[in-house]
Amino acid sequence: MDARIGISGEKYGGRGLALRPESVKVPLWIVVAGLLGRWLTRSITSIIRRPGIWLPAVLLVIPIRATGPLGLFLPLFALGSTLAGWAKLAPESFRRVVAWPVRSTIRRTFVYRRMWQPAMVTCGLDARVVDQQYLPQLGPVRSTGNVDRVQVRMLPGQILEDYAEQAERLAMTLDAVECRVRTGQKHGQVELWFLVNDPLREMVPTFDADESPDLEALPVALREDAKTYHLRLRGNHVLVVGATGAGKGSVLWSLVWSLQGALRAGSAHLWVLDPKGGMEFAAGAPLFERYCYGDQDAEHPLEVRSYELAFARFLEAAVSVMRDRQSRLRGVTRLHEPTTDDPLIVVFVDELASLTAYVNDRDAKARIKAALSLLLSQGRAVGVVVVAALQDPRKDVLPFRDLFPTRIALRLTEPEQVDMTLGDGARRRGALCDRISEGLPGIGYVVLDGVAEPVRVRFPFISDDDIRLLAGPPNLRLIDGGDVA
Ligand SMILES: Nc1ncnc2c1ncn2[C@@H]1O[C@H](COP(=O)(O)OP(=O)(O)OP(=O)(O)O)[C@@H](O)[C@H]1O
Repeated sequence: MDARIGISGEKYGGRGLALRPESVKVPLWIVVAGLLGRWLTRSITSIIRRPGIWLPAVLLVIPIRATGPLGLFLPLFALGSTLAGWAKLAPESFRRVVAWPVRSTIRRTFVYRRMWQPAMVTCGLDARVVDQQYLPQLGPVRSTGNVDRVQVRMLPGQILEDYAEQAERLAMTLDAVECRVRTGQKHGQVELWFLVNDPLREMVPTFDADESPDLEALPVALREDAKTYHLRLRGNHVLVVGATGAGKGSVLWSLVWSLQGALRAGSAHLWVLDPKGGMEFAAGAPLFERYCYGDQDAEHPLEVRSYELAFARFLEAAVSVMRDRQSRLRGVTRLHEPTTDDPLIVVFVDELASLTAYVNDRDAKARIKAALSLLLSQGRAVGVVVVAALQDPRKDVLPFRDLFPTRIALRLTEPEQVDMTLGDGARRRGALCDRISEGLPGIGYVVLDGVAEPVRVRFPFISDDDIRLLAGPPNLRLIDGGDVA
């Protein structure tokens, strides 16, 4: 018999494909044994992966065989009650073991398998060799409530960018809100994330703040696949970019929120530079070790130079802590370990452009630039980290962009600003910051460690009441009659 061995992809109709020009002669019994072996392996893998589907099916078949269809009622009832009880008492494990695998199978069969050929053809992802049509091979589907993660084996000659360019069409054809294209688990594969329901449309509640938080994994936002996004603060600098009203404040405050245990314990100190006259951070002032908002010189109230110099002095003070630690830690450790005696210093800067582009005084500008460059290039290792927010990511406004290892891009006004913030190719890989609706502040894209494609997240909104609660009781003043004001 003349059988051709497939290497990748799927001929329309579901059989293996042959894209190799040469044929290999294989005896019939080897082909039959191979097919049987493949069927057996797939069945066993499926049983192991989806016990939630197979176990109940087996439990139902046994009584039918023993007593006929009437014997079904009792086990069905028992099964239904067990599943209902499980869902109520341990919803998390029920979702993982039963609901999501069932949903994955249903979605794979009735959505992706059914629509695969039209989707591939209309998006131009199929191939024609002579008069045969070949499709990328649809692999396993892993579905959660909001996202279907679809493994796809690409056709020879295809690359991830081919799929990324078609992401919008794929989402439209397969009836999803959005589609993101990610590197697959194996060579030659891509993973398509179809967002079916957007969990980020709802406001995100604040996360439980740990009394001794992990400074390398602070829970700060919800990812669109319903997982928590953890931000590394120790040994890092963070840049947050977003148009006005995009929710930069909520990113900065979410960070303060998850850091509160360390702030109370004294293992982290916040130094806050609020160049917009204290508009963003004043409510949290009791939490800060140092706070500078550019207050005016009492004798010369219109003199901008005085507060620009105050910004320079503030940053120089952080540089001096950094220098001091460098002398102490040289040859001892390569990464500072925060303690209450030697805390992590987190320098918050609310509008970075106020320090780089919009400063008038030449002397102040040069000093600010020198101090920022030093902090960003040498501060991480000795526990002086910078978290800065910015509205406009143009290169002339931010010469320091590449010194921030973590960058978060919220809503931006122009597509070009996405790559300026997150790095070249970020928008092509799915960070559509310019498409984020104005009605959804706090949504943005982050690049995770080791993952090439940006992930969409939403930060919780920390209200003024939350901030007051966080900062502790206000300074109460006794007035006549023993009341407080
Ligand atoms: N995470 C969020 N969830 C829901 N609503 C939010 C969120 N963040 C901000 N908002 C809403 O959007 C408004 C603007 O947010 P915010 O002041 O943080 O934006 P911003 O980017 O700092 O703007 P600006 O640069 O003008 O200061 C807030 O007053 C709040 O009503």
